[in-house]
Amino acid sequence: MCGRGAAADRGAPPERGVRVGASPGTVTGGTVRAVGLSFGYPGREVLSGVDLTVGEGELVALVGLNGCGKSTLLRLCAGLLRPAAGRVLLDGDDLARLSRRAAARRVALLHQQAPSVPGMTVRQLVRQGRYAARGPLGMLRDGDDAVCARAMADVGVADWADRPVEALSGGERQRVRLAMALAQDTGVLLLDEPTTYLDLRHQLEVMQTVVRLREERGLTVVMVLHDLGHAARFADRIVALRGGRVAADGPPADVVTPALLAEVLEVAGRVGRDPVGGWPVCYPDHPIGVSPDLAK
Ligand SMILES: Nc1ncnc2c1ncn2[C@@H]1O[C@H](COP(=O)(O)OP(=O)(O)OP(=O)(O)O)[C@@H](O)[C@H]1O
Repeated sequence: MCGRGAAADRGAPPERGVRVGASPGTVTGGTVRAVGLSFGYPGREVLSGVDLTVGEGELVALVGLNGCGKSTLLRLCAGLLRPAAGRVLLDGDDLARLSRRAAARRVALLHQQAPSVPGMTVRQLVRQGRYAARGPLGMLRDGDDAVCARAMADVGVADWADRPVEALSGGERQRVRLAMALAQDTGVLLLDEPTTYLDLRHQLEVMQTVVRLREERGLTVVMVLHDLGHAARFADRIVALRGGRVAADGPPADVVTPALLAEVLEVAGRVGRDPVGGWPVCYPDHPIGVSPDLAK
């Protein structure tokens, strides 16, 4: 099921997880391993001894209640936060030993919110994704424009290239931010709620794009999703966080159960199977602790 990438079929062997020295657009996925990861903000412990392994070309969905630490875990895996204990390994290399730029050549993070300067166009914002690949004087290199154009085309925003980002709707901006992350051209993509703000059509388009990129380029993807339906349908594995720890980790068919709904997501509900695709489908009934009558 894990795509190993058409890049491998196009001639030159792709450089795993890192683009340095490789032509833009030839990168393929890498592995991510969190070992005994703990982290807290001042006065608040968030993650405690989290172990997570994501194999090359795997698509993992991260689920859990608001505030359980999903974004924090992605930020740790991108090297934007330093763990209090434990390590993150990218293809076996300790992230703590990599510079921010070196890490950004291997891992791209789609933030829940990305900054945009007033007046900045879509093309200019997407080009920001190339910052880690720039030359010594901060100049874009040959091929960078092509990578940006491909990233915009991948998520269907190429027609907006000259529009100011601030003039876009929330959903349109979300897709532009995804293009910016793709423009980083890394083997590992960390996507924090990539379908937020999107209508159903565009949610499905983004999910299918991610699956396609995984299949075609062998990208490794970890995505935070609140929509358990998307997680169950599209992910190879679902990892559920609860109380700062991994509460469940496995294929959707094993993980998506009434017990997961109750114990991790605090919802009473039932789980069936999609009659066509066979993936698990949730039927949430009511929040745990709230009378079913009040929840109607
Ligand atoms: N910069 C910060 N300073 C202090 N506390 C923070 C900071 N960022 C996050 N937190 C707290 O850390 C906890 C975990 O936050 P995080 O954003 O990782 O949760 P999450 O699982 O991604 O939540 P959501 O589903 O709401 O996006 C929350 O309680 C949050 O309030």
